[in-house]
Amino acid sequence: MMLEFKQLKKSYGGRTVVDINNLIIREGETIGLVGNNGAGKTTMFRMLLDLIRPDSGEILSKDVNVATNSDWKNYTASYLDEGFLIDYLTPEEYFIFIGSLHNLSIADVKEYLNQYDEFFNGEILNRGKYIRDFSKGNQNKVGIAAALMQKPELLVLDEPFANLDPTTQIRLKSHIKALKSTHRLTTLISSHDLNHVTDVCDRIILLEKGIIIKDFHTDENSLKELEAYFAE
Ligand SMILES: Nc1ncnc2c1ncn2[C@@H]1O[C@H](COP(=O)(O)OP(=O)(O)OP(=O)(O)O)[C@@H](O)[C@H]1O
Repeated sequence: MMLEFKQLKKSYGGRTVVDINNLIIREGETIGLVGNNGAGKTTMFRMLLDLIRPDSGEILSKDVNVATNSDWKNYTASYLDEGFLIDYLTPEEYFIFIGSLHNLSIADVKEYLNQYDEFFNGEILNRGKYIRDFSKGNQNKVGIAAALMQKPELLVLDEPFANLDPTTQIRLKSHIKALKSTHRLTTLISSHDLNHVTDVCDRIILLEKGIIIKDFHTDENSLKELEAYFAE
């Protein structure tokens, strides 16, 4: 299996924000993590990426604890927020820098970026602007394209649709679907957009106050069921 969350607990100020008894994610699954503000989605992702440590329990990535061994970094790509970018670089400089971490030459990076022409919609490359001066949506695009440069086996995206225009949301969904079928990419996406998440994900995990309330495979009724749940 790709991931296993075991007796994972995290509290802040005496309040439990993540409490996951046992969760298994298999290779090739596209998981949508949904839940109202403060449900614990980002905290869960931050523990998965070893940005924060759980109070107890562990997360195994390919059977190895992410907090004690960093092998997972070789096959895991993520974009949680602008903190993953380098503000004072242009997107080109940033892509070349990230490419160099994965042994890609400048030519390799340029070749890689060709496939993002449509996704970037002419707004990212050759603008002579620093990343800090881009809109949040365009910063998202830079972060997502950079994350995918390493041809990951596992992709973690925190609210990727939030600041994207509808055209780009649709392109991102097709891209994730394509990577799932060509590379068996495993993806975890948190989102407040029930429409997108039921469209792109084959499994939905619903968190409430850090606890998994529902965990199901998507079908034609999933969107209605989720909408009904959140309407209560
Ligand atoms: N560093 C921190 N210190 C104190 N409380 C924190 C910290 N990080 C998160 N929390 C709290 O933990 C809870 C879960 O937050 P988290 O960001 O994981 O939720 P989320 O599901 O991602 O929410 P959103 O949909 O609003 O992004 C919230 O109540 C939040 O205030």
